[in-house]
Amino acid sequence: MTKATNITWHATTITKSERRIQNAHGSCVLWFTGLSGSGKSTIANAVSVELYKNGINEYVLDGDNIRHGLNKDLGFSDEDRTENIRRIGEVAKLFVDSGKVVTTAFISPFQSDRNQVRELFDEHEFIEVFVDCPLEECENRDTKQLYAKARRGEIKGFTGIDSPYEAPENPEITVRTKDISVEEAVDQVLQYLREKQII
Ligand SMILES: Nc1ncnc2c1ncn2[C@@H]1O[C@H](COP(=O)(O)OS(=O)(=O)O)[C@@H](OP(=O)(O)O)[C@H]1O
Ligand SMILES: Nc1ncnc2c1ncn2[C@@H]1O[C@H](COP(=O)(O)OP(=O)(O)O)[C@@H](O)[C@H]1O
Repeated sequence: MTKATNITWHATTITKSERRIQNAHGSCVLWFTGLSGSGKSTIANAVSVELYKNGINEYVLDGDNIRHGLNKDLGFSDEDRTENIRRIGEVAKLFVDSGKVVTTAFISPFQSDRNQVRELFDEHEFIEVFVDCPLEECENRDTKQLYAKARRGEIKGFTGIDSPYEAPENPEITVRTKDISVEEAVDQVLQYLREKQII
């Protein structure tokens, strides 16, 4: 729903295609989704480092960071998570328009929200990366001690405990972080980008 009236879309003079030609590579969003502790941030950042080292224009949008600024008015109710993902999707679209390969690291637990984001993009621009890791393993890692808090009832509505996570139905990439190393996961993602001739 657009609240404002009397607004007109202005196409920019320099286009996305021109930015891609100048960069000599494509632009897309690698949308990492998975449970807390599955490895989204670790892999998204490691992918970005490799891209950066290879002269690719990249940027990381990370859940915790965005919630400190742009989305600090949002909590973890289903509605707030949906709005969180909607806004990030719009931000990611701007980055893709600017010619970058953007990695995002949000739990994004609902398939319908991820589908809505996909709809914002042209074909092949939205790459859903399922960071697949069993809850038990995420809970063992518990890097931020949030699962322990959730189990003690100190956090309500924690994803995987008392709030749902809907695994992607048809992701472009699945990385199984219980079985492979960070380096192997990064290689898997970069291989996909090369195959699709984005980089
Ligand atoms: N209730 C609840 N459920 C899940 N996660 C919680 C919660 N409260 C705080 N956190 C911390 O917030 C991070 C998830 O934020 P996201 O913006 O990625 O979540 S969502 O996509 O809107 O569901 C998540 O970060 P990651 O561990 O990096 O996934 C947690 O550190
Ligand atoms: N194969 C792997 N891929 C990614 N992270 C892994 C892997 N094996 C172990 N880990 C560890 O799991 C934790 C994942 O944390 P993080 O990347 O913050 O997850 P998320 O962003 O999904 O919450 C890190 O401490 C990381 O070192």
